[in-house]
Amino acid sequence: MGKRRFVMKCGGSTLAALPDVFFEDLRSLQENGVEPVIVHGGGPAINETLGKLGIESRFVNGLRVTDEATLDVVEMVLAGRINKEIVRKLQQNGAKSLGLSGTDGRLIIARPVANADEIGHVGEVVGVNAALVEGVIGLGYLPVIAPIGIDEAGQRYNINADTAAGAVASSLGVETMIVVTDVPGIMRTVNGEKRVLPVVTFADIEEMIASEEIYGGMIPKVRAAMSCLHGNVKEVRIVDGAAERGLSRALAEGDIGTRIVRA
Ligand SMILES: Nc1ncnc2c1ncn2[C@@H]1O[C@H](COP(=O)(O)OP(=O)(O)O)[C@@H](O)[C@H]1O
Ligand SMILES: CC(=O)N[C@@H](CCC(=O)OP(=O)(O)O)C(=O)O
Repeated sequence: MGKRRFVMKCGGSTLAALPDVFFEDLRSLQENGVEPVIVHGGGPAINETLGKLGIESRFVNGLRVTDEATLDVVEMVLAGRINKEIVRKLQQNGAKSLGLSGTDGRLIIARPVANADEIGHVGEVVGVNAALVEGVIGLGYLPVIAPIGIDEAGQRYNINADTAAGAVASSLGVETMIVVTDVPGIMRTVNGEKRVLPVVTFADIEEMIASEEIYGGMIPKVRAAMSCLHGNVKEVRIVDGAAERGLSRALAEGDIGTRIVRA
């Protein structure tokens, strides 16, 4: 699939602050024949609801430790509140959109992560029902996908949203994935000054993870980026949700955010 279709991952870190102009930008792209697909997170909103219920949030290497009670909250917040909020905002700004959880129509097929003994019902993606996503696009709707996975036995899994977005991008065969978050890109301190790197290679990423210059929530993003760049995806770009017309500028290969390339 060419440049006209792209996958966008919207991080929970930035969702609440996304201005109307961000959704208008999506509307105008849709009107101009571009086909965005959104996969969203919602980590901070999950933490908030767990907190209200007196359940502590724990993470191992950026992944939430997910027992059955936590999984109920994750599904409720992601597939309920956050997914519907995004769909509403898109519709308010004139874009046609349809919300889906990864369990709907077996959209995201998952299996337990290797360290499931330690972190519980956390999944990795083994398959994506691309035909379902294409069908929704074909009806003229912008798909908005919550990162919950399901296996053959009907077990649900909590999936990191960056991981889910990378898998959706790979299986749709799009050229571009845009990761929208709360920082202007991958940053590095050079001579005591924090700078956004316009482009990083896989080697840069491994070096920055080893030196802990890339940490926390940035790790699943760069890992998902590298994994889908091994396939058909040609470009992954990390941009700030608050940047003026950030999406259009990223799609026009403008000078914004950080571009991740193989070498
Ligand atoms: N090198 C880096 N450059 C920029 N941000 C980084 C870097 N390393 C780690 N981070 C962290 O990653 C965060 C983004 O990830 P996360 O909080 O999980 O956001 P999201 O909800 O958008 O997925 C940034 O706010 C920042 O704290
Ligand atoms: C397994 C795992 O960690 N899942 C994430 C899913 C949401 C997410 O990834 O949200 P952000 O994109 O806002 O970080 C979680 O439970 O927080």
